[in-house]
Amino acid sequence: MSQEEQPFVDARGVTVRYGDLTAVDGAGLCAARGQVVGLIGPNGAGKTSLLECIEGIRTPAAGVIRVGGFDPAADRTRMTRIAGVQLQQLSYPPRATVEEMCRVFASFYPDPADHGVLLERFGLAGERRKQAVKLSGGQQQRLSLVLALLNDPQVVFLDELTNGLDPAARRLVWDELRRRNDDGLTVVLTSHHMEEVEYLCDRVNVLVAGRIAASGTPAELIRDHAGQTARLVLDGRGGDRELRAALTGLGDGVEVRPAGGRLLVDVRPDRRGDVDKALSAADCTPRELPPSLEDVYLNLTGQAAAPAADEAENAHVS
Ligand SMILES: Nc1ncnc2c1ncn2[C@@H]1O[C@H](COP(=O)(O)OP(=O)(O)OP(=O)(O)O)[C@@H](O)[C@H]1O
Repeated sequence: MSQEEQPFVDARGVTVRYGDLTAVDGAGLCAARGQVVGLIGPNGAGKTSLLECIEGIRTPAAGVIRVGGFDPAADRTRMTRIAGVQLQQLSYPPRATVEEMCRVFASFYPDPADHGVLLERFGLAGERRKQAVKLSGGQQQRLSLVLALLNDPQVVFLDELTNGLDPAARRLVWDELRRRNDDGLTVVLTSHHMEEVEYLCDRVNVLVAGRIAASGTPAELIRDHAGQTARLVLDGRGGDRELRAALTGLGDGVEVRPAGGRLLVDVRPDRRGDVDKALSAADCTPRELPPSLEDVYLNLTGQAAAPAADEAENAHVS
């Protein structure tokens, strides 16, 4: 394999143990230079543990990890130069202002980025004199991203990137990351927001109980793992008892849930004909939700789907 084809981030066979607990069990992930790669999985699946090994801040019990061609744990100086790390929880020192935090972090690097520009980009220009601890949760989260990008990194590791951000701030962060990614930034991120992962990631790895259950592009994962169940939304029929009873009466393979003013119906492929007949008899035209990464996640993790209608729809980014 030529140098060009080597993944920029390459982690294989990583195992992490905490006492008797094997949190990561021979897992890994690869990211080519300039790719956005996601790591998803249930709470406790081992995402942060794996990420910390790739960042070089945790030593795995087994595995081979290379970032930019070198071992991130062995060469901390080089790693600090090329990588930005946004921690899941970063506690700011009391009384330090946003400006001071940026200056302190910038002093770690020989050639830091202009923090004024970064604060502007992440909507924090007006907060420079505020104490970091007094920022809102979402603002603190954005500050942690600014700090992660201060060394103008080649690769950035983002753990639960947009937790606590309002929709506008989330869009801002997505757009900024995508812009930097177009300029060649490699991104490895964990997230519990499937629409975020589907929107941002070129490749996705699904970690279940410390092992990679599947990986691929979002489209490949949806094709191979979203399952065959059709998800129908019956707008304005939430209170239609007759229709609900007719659908529920179809039994096996048809799941009906009221959600606000709507009915949500999950239909196994072999029951579709019966459902269509019932809907047609009730003069009801369903809206079919396209299969999504959320379906992949639910299938691979074995977790039951019970989202409210709004969540179910929000899971599908147009
Ligand atoms: N420092 C630690 N000491 C002991 N056990 C730990 C430690 N860190 C994590 N664990 C355990 O290892 C497992 C994996 O944790 P990890 O934080 O890597 O999962 P995660 O997928 O990032 O979870 P979440 O989505 O909740 O952030 C969990 O069972 C957790 O309790």
